Amino acid sequence: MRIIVTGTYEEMSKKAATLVASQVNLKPNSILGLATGGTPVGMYRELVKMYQEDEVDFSGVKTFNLDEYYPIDKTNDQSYYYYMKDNLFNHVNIDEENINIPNGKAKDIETECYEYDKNIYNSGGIDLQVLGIGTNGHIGFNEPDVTFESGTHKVTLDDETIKANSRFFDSIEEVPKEAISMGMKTIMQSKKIVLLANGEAKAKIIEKMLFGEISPNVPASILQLHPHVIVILDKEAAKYIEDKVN
Ligand SMILES: N[C@@H]1[C@@H](O)[C@H](O)[C@@H](COP(=O)(O)O)O[C@@H]1O
Repeated sequence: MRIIVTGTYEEMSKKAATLVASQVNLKPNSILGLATGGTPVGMYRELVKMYQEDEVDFSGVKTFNLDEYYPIDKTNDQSYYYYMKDNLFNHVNIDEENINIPNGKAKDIETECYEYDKNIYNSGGIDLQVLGIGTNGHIGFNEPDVTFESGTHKVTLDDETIKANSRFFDSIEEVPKEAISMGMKTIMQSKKIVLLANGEAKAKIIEKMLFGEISPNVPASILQLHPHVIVILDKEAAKYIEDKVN
């Protein structure tokens, strides 16, 4: 695992964007796994800038997002579909047909999840998966007490997650209680993973994830076993580990 500690959120975002752009430049038909949340907003901003400056071309890229609330309509401005359009897809030359996000309105969830994983597999697998991390150690929406063997599935959100994500909604009551998320198995099958975290609120969980026991209670800790993970942090998120990585 490579751990990169940067000085600021902007620096973290630039490093992450450069990594994604390099992946696409080296393999124009890359399969990217994408994340939402507050953390990667700066990375998407940088990628849009790079696209505008002709430094990266998304025309051959295929994307699979980690998760989507359930139930939610894609037109809802809190959906991850809306977020991705707003932060990245509306501003770069990605083909709409190559965008994949779990359907927050799927009637047959089991089929939706099965087809999602099958689609990833049939595309050749995810070349580079971008991840954020919840303060409870979740990745995607795989909450603590996770089953490491799971593929894409419906999850019930933890109270902590609902509370954390309520900052994006008008009230906590509006936060959906469920979601469709890539499973831990789906994520671990990605060829490369880049995990981003910034801010002091993530410092404790970053220490646990990197140096704690590998446990279903800290879903992200399984990444210690993945052969190709890059963790990019800002100074605050690296607060408890700086002496261990320098
Ligand atoms: N499902 C998402 C995750 O993919 C994200 O990484 C995490 C952290 O969010 P943030 O970056 O806003 O702290 O929580 C969300 O609920």
